[in-house]
Amino acid sequence: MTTRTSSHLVGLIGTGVGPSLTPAMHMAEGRAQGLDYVYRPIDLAALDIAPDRIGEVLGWARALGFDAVNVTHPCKQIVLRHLDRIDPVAQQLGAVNTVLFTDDGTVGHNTDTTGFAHGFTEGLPDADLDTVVLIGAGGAGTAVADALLRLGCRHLTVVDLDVDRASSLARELTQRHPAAQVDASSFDKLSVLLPDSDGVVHATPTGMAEHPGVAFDPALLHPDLWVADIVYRPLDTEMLQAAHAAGCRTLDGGRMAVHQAVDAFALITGISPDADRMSRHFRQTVENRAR
Ligand SMILES: NC(=O)c1ccc[n+]([C@@H]2O[C@H](COP(=O)([O-])OP(=O)(O)OC[C@H]3O[C@@H](n4cnc5c(N)ncnc54)[C@H](O)[C@@H]3O)[C@@H](O)[C@H]2O)c1
Ligand SMILES: O=C(O)[C@]1(O)C[C@@H](O)[C@@H](O)[C@H](O)C1
Repeated sequence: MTTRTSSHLVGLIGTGVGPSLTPAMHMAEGRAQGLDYVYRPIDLAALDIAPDRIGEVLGWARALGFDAVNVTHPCKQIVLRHLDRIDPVAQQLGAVNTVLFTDDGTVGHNTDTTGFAHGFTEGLPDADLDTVVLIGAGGAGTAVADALLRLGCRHLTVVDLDVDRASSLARELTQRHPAAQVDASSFDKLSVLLPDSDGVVHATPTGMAEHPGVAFDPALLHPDLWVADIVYRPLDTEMLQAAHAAGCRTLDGGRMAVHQAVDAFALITGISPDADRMSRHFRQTVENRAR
């Protein structure tokens, strides 16, 4: 990879992005790399700009000298139609969270899905992926599902309170990954599914500080199951505590949060960042904010 410029102006566009930990994580790594790196949240709600004006916002960002932006809720899908080129992984997923402003136009990538994959292989190396249950079929769950299937998951079952949503994601995943078996199921089937699964990934908001609890009965956890959470505020969710107590190998949501930033930083600067340093920065910030 080659560095595109030595100074970088980056933004995070979405609603409610003020408290995001991603800008500080990028800037700390930029400083550590000796770069002149500025990353600012651009909160569409605070600016009273409707999310469907994302195309205009991208045009303004480019004209104002931004080199790249992360794009987040609720613009990850609608941004696609405003881009000149889209990386094949993001195109397949139908969602973009990183836009580079290049001399050849705007280019979209998805580092949520690559970030989950990198965090997963780093945090749960050699985890068996034959039979996996995904709980939560929203935007983040979709990025996780594609990552698991790219990593070689052979049988994925998607569970969501909204059964139609789970079924429609399972259908889309089957089209995108025809070699795998993907189906949808309901919460009441978890007592049958989890005893025979290799792993479970939780991707609903349950367990966040503002939505405490565990999305399913933790008595279903068993030591042969690896357990991944993508919730990262807090990092040690009630589900992960129950998984530790049950003897499971676990992966916390910080891995995905850090690696989406690691992958975006690499795309933006052309420099491979120090993932461990970014992880330490992220975890320290999460701890400080919890105090
Ligand atoms: N680690 C990371 O980098 C990262 C990135 C994005 C999101 N997240 C986490 O993932 C969570 C989900 O984000 P999203 O963007 O997919 O949200 P979303 O609103 O798009 O989807 C959430 C899904 O969970 C389902 N759901 C809600 N409560 C449920 C419950 N109790 N049981 C089962 N299903 C339930 C909803 O029906 C919905 O389909 C966030 O709240 C956040 O904690 C983490
Ligand atoms: O940390 C955040 O606030 C993010 O918005 C989380 C997720 O949506 C990522 O795709 C963004 O790059 C950053």
